[in-house]
Amino acid sequence: MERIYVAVRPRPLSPEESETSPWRISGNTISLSNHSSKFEFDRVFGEDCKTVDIFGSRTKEIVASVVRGFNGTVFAYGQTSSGKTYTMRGSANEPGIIPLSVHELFCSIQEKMDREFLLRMSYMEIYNEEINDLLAPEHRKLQIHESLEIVESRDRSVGDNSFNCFDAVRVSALNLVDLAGSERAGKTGAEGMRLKEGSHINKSLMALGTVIKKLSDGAESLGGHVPYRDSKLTRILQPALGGNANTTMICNITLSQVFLFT
Ligand SMILES: Nc1ncnc2c1ncn2[C@@H]1O[C@H](COP(=O)(O)OP(=O)(O)OP(=O)(O)O)[C@@H](O)[C@H]1O
Repeated sequence: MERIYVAVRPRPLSPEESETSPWRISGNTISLSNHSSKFEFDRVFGEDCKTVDIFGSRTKEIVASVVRGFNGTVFAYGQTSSGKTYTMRGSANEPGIIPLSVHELFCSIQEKMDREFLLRMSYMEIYNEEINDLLAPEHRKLQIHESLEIVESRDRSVGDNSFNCFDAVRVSALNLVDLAGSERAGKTGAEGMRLKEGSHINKSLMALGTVIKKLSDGAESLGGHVPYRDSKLTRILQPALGGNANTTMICNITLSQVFLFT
């Protein structure tokens, strides 16, 4: 499995938007119909695709690898109204990546009768570089503490050095992330709180982009510096981006003429 995988999901267009759209999809490539630009991704879905297809194309594997002890992260990235929440949260009719992943996680765990699992879940937002707990709204401005998890085989605690009966305990994390609309960062001419919000979103997305670029260039394995500390987002996600972790970026896009910026 490739460590970083980028899939594109275009939001369905209205018939009028479809008629004027300058973009064409062919295989895993999106290009302008005048051939001036062409972009290739690991996977480009059609606008009539279902979230379960997107889940099956890579996220399902990531969930399986998390159960085996490897960290994984799935992001939805894209401008406002491009379908990030539709993709990640979904609806009763079409469940999103988050409920599909949780369901898959529990199914995988149920199949592994020979192992014990402890699941912990948190649900948080990063707003203006402050971390707020969405399950306990009174817990605002959470601090990040870096800790070394020390885990031991249960065999050792009973004085038996054999690792045959029980595997060592493994700790892994699955992050499912709905990123803020990326365009708010730039074009809005916003003031006050909106300007502050926009600049923080910009900072986080820039930091995430730099970290992912460095990782995909192999900086970490070559001993180079990966600037995880540049934003709260990258600090929190550090264990699930670097090392042996697997990452999928689902880019939600709108192929409408009005969103063509040159
Ligand atoms: N693939 C899709 N099929 C049908 N409707 C969709 C699809 N993607 C998005 N929509 C609809 O488009 C609208 C905007 O989608 P959504 O709220 O998910 O965007 P968003 O990227 O999360 O926006 P924001 O950044 O503002 O939170 C919603 O009404 C949603 O139901």
